[in-house]
Amino acid sequence: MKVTIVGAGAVGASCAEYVAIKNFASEVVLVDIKEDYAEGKAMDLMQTASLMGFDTKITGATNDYSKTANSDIAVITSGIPRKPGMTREELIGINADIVKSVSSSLIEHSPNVTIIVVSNPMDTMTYLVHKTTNLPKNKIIGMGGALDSARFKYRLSEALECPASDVEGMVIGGHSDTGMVPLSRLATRNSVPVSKFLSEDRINQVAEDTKVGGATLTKMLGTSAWYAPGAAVSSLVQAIACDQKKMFPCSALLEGEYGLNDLCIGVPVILGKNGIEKIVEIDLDEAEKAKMKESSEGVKKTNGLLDLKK
Ligand SMILES: NC(=O)C1=CN([C@@H]2O[C@H](COP(=O)(O)OP(=O)(O)OC[C@H]3O[C@@H](n4cnc5c(N)ncnc54)[C@H](O)[C@@H]3O)[C@@H](O)[C@H]2O)C=CC1
Ligand SMILES: O=C([O-])CC(=O)C(=O)O
Repeated sequence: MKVTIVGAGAVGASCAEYVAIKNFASEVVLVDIKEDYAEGKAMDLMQTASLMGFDTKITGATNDYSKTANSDIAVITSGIPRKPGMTREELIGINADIVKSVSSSLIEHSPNVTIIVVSNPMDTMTYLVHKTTNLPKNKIIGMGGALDSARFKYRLSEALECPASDVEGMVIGGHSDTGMVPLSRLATRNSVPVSKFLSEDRINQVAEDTKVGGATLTKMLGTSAWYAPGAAVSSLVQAIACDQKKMFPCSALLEGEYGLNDLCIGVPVILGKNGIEKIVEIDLDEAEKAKMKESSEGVKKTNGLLDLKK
């Protein structure tokens, strides 16, 4: 199993580290545009192999896609992150050109690759890859909801004063400060609805903290987060590489599901060796449907800024 990660910055390197530590891939190739940067990150990570006990071979390449040939899975993290006070949408001008050229180079050398898009604004970047490549729709996946759901579970565990492993919950919708739809109604502690333990106000506070999870960390760190993003991507890579058939909220191209069309937005999907093997349609209540509709309008507005010539 060969995994390429484009962008050896904070998220790309964190993802490479978690993929290696989980020890399911034979090979990880890191690619960056900065001379020797990916090679350096790869060497540093390889020097942890005997300490962490993994056998994955990690190599680096400076913009040389021949080294990525025949990758099974490729992760795109190349591009700029936001600074405090910015929205993810403001990154579109620079990141769209990068994502377009990177996806085309990847496919040139790995025509059967499955691509996971991370660069922001992620739903729009995922849509861009659908519109500008000929990959089948199941092989283009946007990562946002897996991270947002992990943050939701963290916030719920704080409120419930319990370990995050006791909590189940999911965030769908756009991966943006206003577009996320945390499904509080369906969140549980060991199958018991969280409303049994928390007031409506506290649950709403958890949802609001979740939505601005990325912005909160960007303010604290001066750039956006990388540990949880890297871990979230590694879980998607593992689900595909190991054909796990696990369910994650991912940004998927919708063609009528959830009453939405012609956009990529976070919905529950089953991930296995074929990438997105199924989009799962859950019954939303009227308030959730309205939030999903509003979120889709925000994503479509950002998509409208793209130049979609192939
Ligand atoms: N979807 C999500 O949930 C998340 C998305 N992100 C996004 O991921 C992206 C990366 O974030 P970080 O790793 O923190 O940024 P970073 O600045 O640490 O790393 C980005 C890397 O991309 C490289 N790069 C730029 N253009 C390139 C090209 N044409 N080819 C190859 N490499 C290129 C840069 O040299 C840099 O090393 C940002 O757009 C950020 O907003 C970050 C966290 C979560
Ligand atoms: O907040 C950002 O810009 C990066 C990101 O998408 C996240 O951490 O959720």
